[in-house]
Amino acid sequence: MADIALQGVTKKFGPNIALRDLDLDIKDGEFFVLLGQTGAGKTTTLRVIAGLEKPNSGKVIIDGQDATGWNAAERDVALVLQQYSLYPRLTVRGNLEFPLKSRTHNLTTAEIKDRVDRVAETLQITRLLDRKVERLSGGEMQRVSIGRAIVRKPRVFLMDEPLSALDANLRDVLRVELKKLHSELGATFVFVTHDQVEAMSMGDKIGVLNQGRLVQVGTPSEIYARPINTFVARSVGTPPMNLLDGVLRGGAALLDAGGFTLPVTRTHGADGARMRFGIRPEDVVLDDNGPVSARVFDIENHGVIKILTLDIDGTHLHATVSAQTKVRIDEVVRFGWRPGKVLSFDPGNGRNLDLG
Ligand SMILES: Nc1ncnc2c1ncn2[C@@H]1O[C@H](COP(=O)(O)OP(=O)(O)OP(=O)(O)O)[C@@H](O)[C@H]1O
Repeated sequence: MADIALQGVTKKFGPNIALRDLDLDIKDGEFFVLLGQTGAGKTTTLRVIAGLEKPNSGKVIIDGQDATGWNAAERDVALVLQQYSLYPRLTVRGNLEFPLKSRTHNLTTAEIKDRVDRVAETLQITRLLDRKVERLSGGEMQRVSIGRAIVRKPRVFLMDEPLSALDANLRDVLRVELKKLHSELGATFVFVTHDQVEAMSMGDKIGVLNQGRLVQVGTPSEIYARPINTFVARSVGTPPMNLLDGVLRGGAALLDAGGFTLPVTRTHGADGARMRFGIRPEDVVLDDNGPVSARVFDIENHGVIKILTLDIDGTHLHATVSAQTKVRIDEVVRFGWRPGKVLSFDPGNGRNLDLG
């Protein structure tokens, strides 16, 4: 078990700056998710923590000790990758035993068998123990990879998109199991993903990375309700938050699109200030007496909900409504929004003005 901190870490690959002055604090036992698009620097961050990449500047602190100069083995971390790094010709048992056979562990044959049996039980792969790995399905292989990481009881688990090669159903199952495993082991997990649903559903904390910079760290509900800027606001939530440009006028939002005026409760800014108003699709409310009229451009059925795309003079926004809502394409509807849920952003730098 371990706390991990990165202090001012910069990592360059030639002219490419993968990480820029990154500060990160991960608490002992936390399930920490790094969320970012491709090229954001997620894998590099994991590799720096693992000791597989040396930062150009900055420090890696593990359990309060400066670990920047330690090699990977000294850091005692386990890495689980998207591509299973297993020995295909060995059995599952052979793969699970492998990391325990090094001299550093100094375990007897009976102790090794006991550890492997326990891990297999935890991951429900006991029936697979004598099978060759090359005969397993993708989901089974990923369980074995996770087992291989757990079996040697590392201080930290680093997971690089471990579920992204699996089909959707299996991903859902393993997501729940990984969370359960985390609470059983009580170990520190650092989990990398570009999938915001995975991040929101699994993380105790989420760190949002963009172009090698850590933009915001918070609990899933903080990231969702109090995003620091429009980038973070649109990184979580499906469909993403609507952003509508307008002017703050007499404590209300005067939208550029259609010239409609809607109420807002919390805003920072002088009368007449230009703003980008943010509203989540579930906070757009269809209402025959609502202040805005729009044309229904598209309807997506998602079982219990429908996602509408509404068109106001060429500006599109999404609204999430119940499946019972009766609407037709091209119909003109009226809507309002929940005023307390409207965020206001600086239209220049995207900063959330409600956070002060
Ligand atoms: N070994 C390397 N040599 C050169 N450039 C690299 C190397 N590793 C990473 N980079 C660059 O550093 C940046 C961050 O890469 P990284 O793999 O950390 O991103 P990522 O967020 O994990 O992306 P993905 O989701 O696509 O895996 C990218 O611009 C990438 O091209």
